[in-house]
Amino acid sequence: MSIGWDGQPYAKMAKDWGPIIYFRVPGREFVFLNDYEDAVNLFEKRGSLYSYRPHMHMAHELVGRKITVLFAQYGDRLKQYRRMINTITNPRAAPQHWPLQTKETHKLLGRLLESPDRFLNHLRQHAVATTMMMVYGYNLVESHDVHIDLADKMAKLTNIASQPGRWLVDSFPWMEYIPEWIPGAGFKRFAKQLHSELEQFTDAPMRMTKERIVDGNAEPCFVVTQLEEKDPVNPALHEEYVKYAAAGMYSGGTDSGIFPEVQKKAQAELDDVVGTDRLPAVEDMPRLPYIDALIKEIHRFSPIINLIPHAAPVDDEYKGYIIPAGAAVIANSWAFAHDEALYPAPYTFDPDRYLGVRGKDVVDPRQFVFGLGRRRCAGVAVAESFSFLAVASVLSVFDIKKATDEMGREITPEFDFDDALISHPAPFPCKILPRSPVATALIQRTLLTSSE
Ligand code: HEM
Repeated sequence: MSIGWDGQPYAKMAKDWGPIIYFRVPGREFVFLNDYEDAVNLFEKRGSLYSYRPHMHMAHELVGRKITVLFAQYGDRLKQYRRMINTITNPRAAPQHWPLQTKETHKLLGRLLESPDRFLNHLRQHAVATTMMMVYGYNLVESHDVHIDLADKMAKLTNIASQPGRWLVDSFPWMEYIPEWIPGAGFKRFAKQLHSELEQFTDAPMRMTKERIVDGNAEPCFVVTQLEEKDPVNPALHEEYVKYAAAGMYSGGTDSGIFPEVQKKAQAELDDVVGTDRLPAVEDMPRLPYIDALIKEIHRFSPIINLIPHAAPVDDEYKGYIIPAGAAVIANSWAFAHDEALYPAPYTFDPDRYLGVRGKDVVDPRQFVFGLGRRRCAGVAVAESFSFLAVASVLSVFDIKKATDEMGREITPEFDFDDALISHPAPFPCKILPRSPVATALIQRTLLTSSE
């Protein structure tokens, strides 16, 4: 049995069976939490317990992922990774990335103007370019840069290695010791291949930055600052820690609608607050409550990361149940995001639900779409300014419209996201048109000034 990454089926089951669902496959146990309050009670209130990852023999041991940030068990190594990452992502340090994020957003607008049909590629390139610069000081200029593929490949391989129920060796770890030539041991050769490809992914950008440091032409970035650290906590392992902390951000940061009424309201607010002779800046954020509500609703409507498992090292009693030690305990953010009790009419895209009197007690979906407790996303502050700039800037100068078919009829896209650890929208047609000649001129002028 293979367990999918999409939270929706478990949310449906919870309607019949109750909010806490337990599954067992030989050697592995899963507990799905479909109620936000249960997730807060376990992951936050009992955070010291639920900050581990369930042991996945294939991913952790055979593919060697146990020393990566995402898969590491809670302990000194993980704390050191998170401390390092925090030096550039904590809310006080995050503004240092605003100029980079702004510049990259302007480049995105230029690309959308030039080739609007390739918008999914442009969005992907935008995320990878911004993260590569922040972490490795690497300037990604081409749309076919090898690092874009590398990030995609990394995400795919990680999905394969960690998919629950896919690998018998996860249920029967002794299978690790069966010789490779025995029929049925193909998983061992496959694991070796995944191991070496994933290591390559982790090594390549780090090596590049180190070479630049030697050549004296490295750009300021996370890796350079960390390698210059005079007094590291653990000198023997310092470089290895930097390498994996950097790769953690690389994979975290690179993976991250068409509602005409919503667009109009957002554009009216932007025109009113920012005007039409400049592009939005991060400093405008507090004065743009509708854009903030729109971003919350985007996160809620289709959370991109649904089911990252936590685990506790000992049995735990909760609401009369025993949650077994080592079981994969999963906070189903899709279920919270579509819970009628938290968000009435959950299938309606409605940013106004967060505003005014109606929005007074509504849970901000960002409280759970970035995870809960001590393993909560390490890049929240960086992700927030990044998303704000992208949404506000694109809407200030472009209209996004439904594509039309050969008969001129509008095509309504299906909301189709792939079933992966981190979901991406499936390709869908749409038209991205400059809002006016003034908007086109504004993009071109901004690009000229920023390249001077
Ligand atoms: C919209 C953008 C993003 C979303 C929705 C998101 C969401 C998440 C989620 C749900 C987790 C798992 C939390 C858990 O285990 O409970 C996570 C982990 C993580 N994220 Fe993000 N993330 C985003 C952007 C970023 C960025 C920009 C960075 C880096 C600069 C980043 C770095 C990380 C790292 C390092 C982890 C692993 C933390 C750990 O296992 O201790 N993320 N993220």
